[in-house]
Amino acid sequence: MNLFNQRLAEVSDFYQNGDLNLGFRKLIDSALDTGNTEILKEVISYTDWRHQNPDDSTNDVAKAMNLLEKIRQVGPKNQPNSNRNIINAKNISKQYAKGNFKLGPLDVSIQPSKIVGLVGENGNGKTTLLRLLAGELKPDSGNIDYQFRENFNNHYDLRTKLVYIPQRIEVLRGGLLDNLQFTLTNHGVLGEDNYYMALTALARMGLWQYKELNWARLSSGYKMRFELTRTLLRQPEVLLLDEPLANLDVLAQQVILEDLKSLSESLYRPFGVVLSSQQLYEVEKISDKIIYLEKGKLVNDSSIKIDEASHQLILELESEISREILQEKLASFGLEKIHFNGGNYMLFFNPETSFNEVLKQFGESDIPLTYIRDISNSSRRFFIN
Ligand SMILES: Nc1ncnc2c1ncn2[C@@H]1O[C@H](COP(=O)(O)OP(=O)(O)OP(=O)(O)O)[C@@H](O)[C@H]1O
Repeated sequence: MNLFNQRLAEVSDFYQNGDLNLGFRKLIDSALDTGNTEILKEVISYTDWRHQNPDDSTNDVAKAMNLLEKIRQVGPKNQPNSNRNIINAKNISKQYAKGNFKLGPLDVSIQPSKIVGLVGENGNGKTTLLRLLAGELKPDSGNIDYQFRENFNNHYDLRTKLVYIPQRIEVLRGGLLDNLQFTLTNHGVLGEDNYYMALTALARMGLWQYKELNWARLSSGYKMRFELTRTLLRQPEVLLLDEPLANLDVLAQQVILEDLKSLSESLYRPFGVVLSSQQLYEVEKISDKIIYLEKGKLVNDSSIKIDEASHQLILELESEISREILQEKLASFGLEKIHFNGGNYMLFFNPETSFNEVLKQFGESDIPLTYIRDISNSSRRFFIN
């Protein structure tokens, strides 16, 4: 089964299993992969119906299945080659005129459909790196090569293909739908395509009910969501996001990350993402690669690959039990070191110990646990204090 049909089958499963809202978002992603305005019109009328009939799940599923079949018949618009570096930065470094801070030298590469998480404590160079990749700052040394689908001719082109959303977003006037239509017009999307594209974007990003609302009345979390929506209409090849999760509640963080993952994997217009965040676990879950910066350098020479096995078992846990008892109960399980930061313990074991063995011992010794996590492969292990 090809990827397009595989995704349609997933959407169908979500609907059949009652995950209607997730199914709805993924259905729109598949509709967008067709690049077909007639399909978008159907999406709009289905969205409208859904909002007027929020409790009619039986007909919701039936309508979705009907639309899925039409999407399947139209098929994906094209499947571009995803095996290239859109950005390839080699040996780049940057120092500001004032102060001692120096970023790099370091290498970074970004591919379509891939997410790079940029983590590190405040002031360690995340924003500087994003601004270098965005072409806002010039590196003191090294090279940044861009390889877009089409060649770019000037700085404006570059800024269209490479969108940088800073921590403080631009203030907009007017309503949401009007703003999106304006963005699309600026990018040459006119007539009914413009209208249906703008509406589909609002439906996809969960902003349908606010389409006539004035931007100023959105909450700060929704403003970030809307900024992302507006950005996506510019059909970027790379999105560079500085702390996009900062004003969002936990649930909204998960939704936006899941959206980024799914949208970046578009068959028609895949894009790469670099996002900086303090939300380690959430970001690691969706990232293909993590860059951990400390004092402007990559830690442990590492672009940490998420799937790379670490040699040592490291656990983070919260328990009311004392360090001494933990030590005693786990001594025979290769416990090498305990670190306590006032809230959580971090336990470092030798490479032979498995998580399941330790969990079993916790159970058998009746050790009270409110939280435990295996962080052997997480950059959390570098944030010791
Ligand atoms: N224009 C500037 N001139 C001088 N120093 C700067 C300038 N911009 C940033 N810095 C310094 O460079 C260092 C790295 O800053 P940067 O904003 O890249 O870090 P960050 O990891 O994004 O931090 P945060 O999460 O707090 O934004 C800091 O010490 C900061 O004070």
